[in-house]
Parts: sequence; structure tokens; C-alpha cells
Amino acid sequence: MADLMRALPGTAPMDWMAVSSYGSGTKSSGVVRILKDLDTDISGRHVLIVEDIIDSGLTLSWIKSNLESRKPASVEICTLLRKPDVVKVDIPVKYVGFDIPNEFVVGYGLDYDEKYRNLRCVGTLAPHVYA
Ligand SMILES: O=P(O)(O)OC[C@H]1O[C@H](OP(=O)(O)OP(=O)(O)O)[C@H](O)[C@@H]1O
Ligand SMILES: Nc1nc2[nH]cnc2c(=O)[nH]1
Repeated sequence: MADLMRALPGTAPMDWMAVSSYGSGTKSSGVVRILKDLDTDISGRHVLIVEDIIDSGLTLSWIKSNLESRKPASVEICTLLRKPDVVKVDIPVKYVGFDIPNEFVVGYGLDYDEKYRNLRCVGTLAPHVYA
């Protein structure tokens, strides 16, 4: 997020939502839980959702509908990483950093069971780590 903000030409107010559907696994549970909601009223505002990764698209599809129910002026999506499965759900993503293969990745903020977020790169884990 800090890297994105440094790359923007102007300033934009930011707010955070924390949601989880993966928990401590590498497969989506299919249930999205809000761990922390926005503090800002977004009605009438132009909203850019910033995601780290879109995999099945389930999380974003849920977040987008949830935010749209709050009557913003517009909702667009930006993601650092996008996996191929997301084509199965119809989510228009305005800004994509990298399209990546269908593998579970960690690093640069992405975790496996709350580990590896601190890696400066994005990479895959050796299979024995999941076992
Ligand atoms: O497109 P999807 O298949 O829904 O996956 C994408 C979501 O998965 C990750 O969150 P995650 O649920 O892993 O958060 P957590 O690690 O805190 O459980 C990531 O931050 C996205 O929000
Ligand atoms: N850490 C991590 N979380 C995810 N959530 C959905 N896909 C992924 C992934 O590849 N890595």
C-alpha cells in the first residue's frame, strides 16, 4: 500500500477493511468474514478497492457487492497479482500489476498461516511446507 501511495501523483484518503476467507489454509473456505470494517462513509464517493491478490475472485466479488450496497459514486478495482481462475467470475479489474500462474504465493504482505508476509519478494513454497 505504501508503495502504491508513493506512485500516485496526488493524495487520496485511505481506509482499510480486513476480510478473510483462507484462514490458515491454501484454499478459500468460500465464506468471507469481515474482521474489520471501513471507518469511512463511502456514499457518493469514488472508491478504488486495492487488493494484494485475486485468486478465485470470491473475496473481491463479495467485497464489491458489499461496498456497492453503501451507494458509492463508483467502485473500481486494483490488484497487485491476478491468477487465471478469476476469469470464471465476471469481475472487471481496472488495474493489474502482474498476471501469475495458478500457484499459492507468499511474500510482500501475503501469508501462509500468518508466516512469510515479511519477504521482500513474492514466491512459491516448497510442497513439504504445506504437509
Ligand atoms: O480471490 P480469492 O480466492 O477470494 O482470494 C483472494 C483473497 O485471499 C487473500 O486473503 P485471505 O482470505 O487469504 O486472508 P487471510 O490470509 O487473512 O485469511 C487475499 O488478500 C485476497 O483478499
Ligand atoms: N498468501 C496467499 N493468499 C492467497 N489468497 C488467495 N490466493 C492466495 C495466494 O496465492 N497466496
